[in-house]
Amino acid sequence: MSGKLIDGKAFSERVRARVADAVSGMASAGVVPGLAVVLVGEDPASQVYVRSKGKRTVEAGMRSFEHRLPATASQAELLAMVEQLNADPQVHGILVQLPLPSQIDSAAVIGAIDPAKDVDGFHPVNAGLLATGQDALVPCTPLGCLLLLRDHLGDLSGADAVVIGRSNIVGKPMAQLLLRDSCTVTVAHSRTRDLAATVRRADIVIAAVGRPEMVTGDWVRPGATVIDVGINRVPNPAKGGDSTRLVGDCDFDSCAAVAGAITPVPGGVGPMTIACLLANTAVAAARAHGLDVPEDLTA
Ligand SMILES: NC(=O)C1=CN([C@@H]2O[C@H](COP(=O)(O)OP(=O)(O)OC[C@H]3O[C@@H](n4cnc5c(N)ncnc54)[C@H](OP(=O)(O)O)[C@@H]3O)[C@@H](O)[C@H]2O)C=CC1
Ligand SMILES: Nc1nc(=O)c2c([nH]1)NC[C@@H]1CN(c3ccc(C(=O)N[C@@H](CCC(=O)O)C(=O)O)cc3)C=[N+]21
Repeated sequence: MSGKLIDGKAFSERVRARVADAVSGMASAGVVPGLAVVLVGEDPASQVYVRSKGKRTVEAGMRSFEHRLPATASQAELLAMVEQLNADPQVHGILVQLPLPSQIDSAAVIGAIDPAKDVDGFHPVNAGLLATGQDALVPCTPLGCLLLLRDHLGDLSGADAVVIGRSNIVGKPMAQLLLRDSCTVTVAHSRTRDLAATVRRADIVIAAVGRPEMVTGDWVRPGATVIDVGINRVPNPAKGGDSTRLVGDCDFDSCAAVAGAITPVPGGVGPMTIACLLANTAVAAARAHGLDVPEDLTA
């Protein structure tokens, strides 16, 4: 591999250490940040993910609350739970795990979360604040990508950035953050006419597509920085049976051969997402109690 590996796991440990520091500083004011995670249904991948969030939350000195509803839960039941968490003074951050079962309107649920507790940064108020350059709770995955980019490249201003994907949770907020850091931003999606040629212009490529190993090395401009957001579980015939492995949206080997630097999957953006979730929870708790918000926890 010619490209340098961007170690998201190592960087996320540093972010979590900063969060733990901030949390211990808040203890003297009698504040213990609390994060509530709501899981509807029994998707095994989501369960693993929710458990690891809970563990990291406690490690950082915060309170973790887990709430489970059956896959058959109604929208009214979930909204009632959100209302209860909005009103709970021990809860500073609320995360409702997505995707939700089809009988539930996710926009209605996200819109019911108190924006001050919306540590996912998905509420329209937080999206609007980000888009207008104001203080906001910023979505964790794009924030994690931004921190990795700044750590690797320093000042991003003037860089040509191509974001592949335009979801509300990754692509769009990622584009906003890159724009705020003065990149020239292109947002590509399934209707983009010549995706390979578009990506080839980029100094920075963010792949958030959900298609295993779609971006190949021949799409990447030599020396570009590649951030692979994709988390795709695919069969692993090498191991046989029903075994699976995780791959990103980039074909790692061919991209790494051309890129200046690249994030691996696993061990890249995923761990940063969790670290940023903890950072957002500490920030939300500090704001809720009128404490100084540690500067090293916001972007
Ligand atoms: N590491 C982490 O912490 C996280 C990882 N993820 C992962 O990131 C990936 C993206 O997630 P998310 O944004 O939620 O996904 P969505 O499915 O919501 O969005 C995917 C986007 O990719 C675009 N797209 C799909 N196919 C193509 C194609 N062939 N060519 C170009 N664009 C295409 C879609 O375009 P269109 O809008 O036109 O349909 C859409 O904008 C997934 O692998 C997910 O698992 C997600 C969240 C956190
Ligand atoms: N409301 C909400 N907010 C989210 O932020 C959210 C969500 N719903 N739904 C699902 C996606 C996905 N997501 C991941 C976060 C971390 C890893 C992660 O830590 N991955 C490890 C590997 C984990 C493994 O081995 O399975 C890694 O990449 O190294 C993965 C995926 C957050 N999401």
